Amino acid sequence: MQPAISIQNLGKSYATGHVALKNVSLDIQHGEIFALLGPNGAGKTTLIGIVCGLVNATSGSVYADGHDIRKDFRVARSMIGLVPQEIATDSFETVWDTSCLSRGLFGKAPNPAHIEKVLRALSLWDKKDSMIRTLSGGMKRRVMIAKALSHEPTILFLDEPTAGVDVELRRDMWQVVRDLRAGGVTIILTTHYIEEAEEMADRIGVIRKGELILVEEKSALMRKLGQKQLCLRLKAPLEAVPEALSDYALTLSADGNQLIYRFDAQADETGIAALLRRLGEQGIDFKELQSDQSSLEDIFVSLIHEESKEHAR
Ligand SMILES: Nc1ncnc2c1ncn2[C@@H]1O[C@H](COP(=O)(O)OP(=O)(O)OP(=O)(O)O)[C@@H](O)[C@H]1O
Repeated sequence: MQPAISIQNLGKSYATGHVALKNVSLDIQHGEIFALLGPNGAGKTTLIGIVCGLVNATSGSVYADGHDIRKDFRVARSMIGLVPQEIATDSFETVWDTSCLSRGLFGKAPNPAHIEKVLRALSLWDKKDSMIRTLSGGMKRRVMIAKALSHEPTILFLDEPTAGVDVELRRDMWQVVRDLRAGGVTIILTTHYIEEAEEMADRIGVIRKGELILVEEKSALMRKLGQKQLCLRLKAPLEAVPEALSDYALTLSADGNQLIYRFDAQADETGIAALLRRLGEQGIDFKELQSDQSSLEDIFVSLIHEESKEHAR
C-alpha cells in the first residue's frame, strides 16, 4: 500500500531568499495521527501549504496515496482536507450552506447525506441553519473542520487546531480528531502544544528552521519520558566519577559539584538505595538530593537547543 502522504526531498525558498524548508522527507501511513511540532517560523505551515497546493515547492515531490500533487493535482487534492490556522468563513452564511459550498468547490456532486453525517459527527447538526457569525469560537472551529471534510477526503491536515482554545474545548477537539481517525481518516496536525502531541499522536515529527530533525513513535519518546534523574549536590567537589561507582549511569557536572544519576522510573529497582550506600562507603557526602522527571517538553527543548548549538559550530 502506498503511504497516505509521501514527501521526498522537499525544499522551499521564498522570493525573499528565505529558505523555509530544507530537504524534508517524510512518509505518513494510512490511519496515522502524525503531529508536527516546531517553534514559530519553523516551516510547518509552508510544508502543509505545499502538500495542499497553496505554495509551490522549490524542489522535491509530494504524493498523496501515490498521486503526484503537481502532475495529478485534482485527484491528489481531492483526497486532502485542510483546516487552516485562521478561521476563514463567510460569517453571513449558514453552517449548512458553507459546508455544501466547500464540497462544490471540489467539483463533487451534492451529497446532503454526507454533509449531515459530518455535521452530526462534529455536534453541529442543531446549528446547521445558524449563521456562522452567531456561533461561538469553538463552534466556528468545528465548522472549519466540517468544511474540510465536506468533499470526503481521506487525509486531513489540521494547522494548529487548538491555538488559543480553552482547555475544555481542546479536549473536545481531541475527541473529534480521534473519532475521525476511527472513521478511517489519516490526520496530520501541527501544534505548539507538546501536551497535544503527547495526547494524540502515534508519531511525532519535530521541525526546526526548515529541517525535520526528529521523527519518532510517540511510545518511544514516552519511554525516554520514563527516564528520571537524581541530582546529588556534593559537599566537596570531585575531579572524576570514582572507579568504584563506574557501574552506575553517573555523570559529573563540569564544576565537579553535582553527581547526576539517570534511572528508569518505571523499573522495579531504581538502584538508588544501593547507590547511596556505595557513596557512603566511598566517603562521598552530599548536601542535597533532588529528583526530576524529564517530560516531552524537556526532550523537545533540549533537541531544539542541541541543534542550535550544532548549527552554531
Ligand atoms: N510568503 C512568504 N514570503 C516570505 N517568507 C515567508 C512566506 N511565508 C512564510 N515565510 C517565512 O518562512 C518561514 C516559515 O514560515 P511558516 O509559516 O511555514 O512557519 P510555521 O512553522 O508554520 O510557524 P508558526 O508556528 O509561527 O505558524 C518563516 O520564517 C516565515 O517568515
